[in-house]
Amino acid sequence: MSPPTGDPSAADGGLSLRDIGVRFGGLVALEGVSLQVRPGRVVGVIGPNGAGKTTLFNVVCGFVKPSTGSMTVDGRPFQPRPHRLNADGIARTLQGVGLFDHLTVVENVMAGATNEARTGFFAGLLALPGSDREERRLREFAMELLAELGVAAYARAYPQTLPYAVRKRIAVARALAARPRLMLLDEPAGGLGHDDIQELGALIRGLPARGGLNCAVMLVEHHMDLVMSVCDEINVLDFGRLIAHGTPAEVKANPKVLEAYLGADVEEAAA
Ligand SMILES: Nc1ncnc2c1ncn2[C@@H]1O[C@H](COP(=O)(O)OP(=O)(O)OP(=O)(O)O)[C@@H](O)[C@H]1O
Repeated sequence: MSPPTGDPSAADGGLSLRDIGVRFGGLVALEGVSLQVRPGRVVGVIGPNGAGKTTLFNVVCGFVKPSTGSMTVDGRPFQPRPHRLNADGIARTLQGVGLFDHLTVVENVMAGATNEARTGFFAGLLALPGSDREERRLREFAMELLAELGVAAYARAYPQTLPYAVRKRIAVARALAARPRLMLLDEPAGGLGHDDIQELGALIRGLPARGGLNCAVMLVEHHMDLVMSVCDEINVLDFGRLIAHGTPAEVKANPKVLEAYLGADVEEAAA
């Protein structure tokens, strides 16, 4: 990432959120949330049900506009627009899978490439002259990503025909096609079994180092074992507020975190 300018909270670059607040009518979904996702780090966001994790993710993606606060990327003011995230060097995977069913696996990954590369791809779809070489290059790049994620064998298949865990990997490949400097993962372990979650963990751990991009990774996730094993640091939300931040060991030992989770368990048990 490029050197920071001006904003001291963004001294190490990456994504910086300051004092983010979101209201839905009278309901305070987030209040005063500040956190950083630095290059080369995997940063978790956890919290009991309704804590505000998805809302925070949606703020960073531009799906929800915060009522207070500001964001920077590499120290520069950042106002996310969902359709421009890739161009801003940001890629995301959403809850579920979200692949295009009418495109093959490799075409799905090609569609995740940046605007520049995609121009060639869509020109290719329209059979415009001079686009063949660029489309070949993009296809090779997509195949490399599929191979890296161990799913190259499915390149010509259509997503609906494939197991859920495979589709999840394809969704990650598509996100990586944008060559992101910031990767946002929303509950990537959802719907996966134990072995697939272990493999996903290794994959997430490797994201910052791959391709020399020094990518920053923000992971919103329910699955505690995964979060604890892959994150360099963790932010804990409860009722829309940040109640703890630290290494996995620090967060695990924090009484406020235990109380937030135990309180939730007790309420669930009572219900
Ligand atoms: N579009 C919306 N309109 C009104 N209230 C909303 C909306 N989206 C979220 N909320 C409320 O905001 C609060 C935070 O919700 P959010 O989905 O961000 O929590 P979460 O931590 O992701 O929860 P979960 O773990 O259950 O997915 C909840 O009380 C939720 O009911």
